[in-house]
Amino acid sequence: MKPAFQDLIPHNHCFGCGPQNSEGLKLKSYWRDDGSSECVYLPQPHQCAGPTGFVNGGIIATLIDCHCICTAMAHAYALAGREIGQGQPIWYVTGELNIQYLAPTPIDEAIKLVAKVENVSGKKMTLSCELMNVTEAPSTPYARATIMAIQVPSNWLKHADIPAMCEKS
Ligand SMILES: CCCCC/C=C\C/C=C\C/C=C\C/C=C\CCCC(=O)SCCNC(=O)CCNC(=O)[C@H](O)C(C)(C)COP(=O)(O)OP(=O)(O)OC[C@H]1O[C@@H](n2cnc3c(N)ncnc32)[C@H](O)[C@@H]1OP(=O)(O)O
Repeated sequence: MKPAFQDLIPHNHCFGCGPQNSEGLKLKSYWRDDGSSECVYLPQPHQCAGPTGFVNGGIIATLIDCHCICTAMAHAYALAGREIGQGQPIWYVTGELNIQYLAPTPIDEAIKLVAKVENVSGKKMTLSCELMNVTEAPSTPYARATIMAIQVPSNWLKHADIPAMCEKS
C-alpha cells in the first residue's frame, strides 16, 4: 500500500491530520482508483456527542476538513507533476467548510470519508466530501460537505509556528 498523504506532507502538527501531533486524530488519506480519496477512521468513545452513541459534530467537521485539505494538497502536487512533499512545499488552508449533518454518526464502528476535487481555479480548489459507514452501503451518508481550499504561499509557515510546540514533538 502506498504511504498516506499525511506521511508525505512535511511539518504537519495539525490536530486532525498531523503525524507530529501526539494528541491528534492522526487521520490517514489515500487515493482511490477512481481519482477520489478515502480515509477510514475509528471514532473513540470520548469523541461522543450528548448521547454517548454518536460522534460529536466538531470531530466530524475536523475529519472532513483535514481529509479534504490533505486531498487538495495531494492533488496540487499531482498537477505540478511531483510526488507529495517533494520540492517547494505546497500548502492549502480551509477558506470555507459547509457541512450537512444528515443522520447521527454511530461512534462504535469505523467510518469512511470519500472526497473529490470538483474544481481548481487559481489559488482556489473546491472539494466535495461524504462521510458514511465503512462498508459504503447504499444508504444516506451521515454527512455531506463542500470545502473551499485556498493555496497559501510556501513561506506561510514562517509566520505560523509556536516554537515550543515544535520542540515538543
Ligand atoms: C491556520 C492554520 C493553517 C495550517 C496549514 C498551513 C500550512 C500547512 C503546513 C503544514 C501542515 C500541512 C497540512 C495540514 C494542515 C492543515 C489541515 C487543516 C486545514 C485547516 O484547518 S486550516 C485552518 C483554518 N483556516 C484558516 O485559518 C484560514 C484563515 N484565512 C486566511 O489565512 C486567509 O483568509 C486566506 C489565506 C484563506 C485567504 O487570504 P487572502 O484573502 O489574502 O487570499 P487571496 O486574496 O489571495 O484570495 C485568493 C482567492 O481566494 C478567495 N478567498 C479567500 N478567502 C476565501 C474564503 N474564506 N472563502 C472563499 N474564498 C476565499 C479570494 O476571493 C480569492 O479569489 P479570486 O482569486 O477568485 O479573487
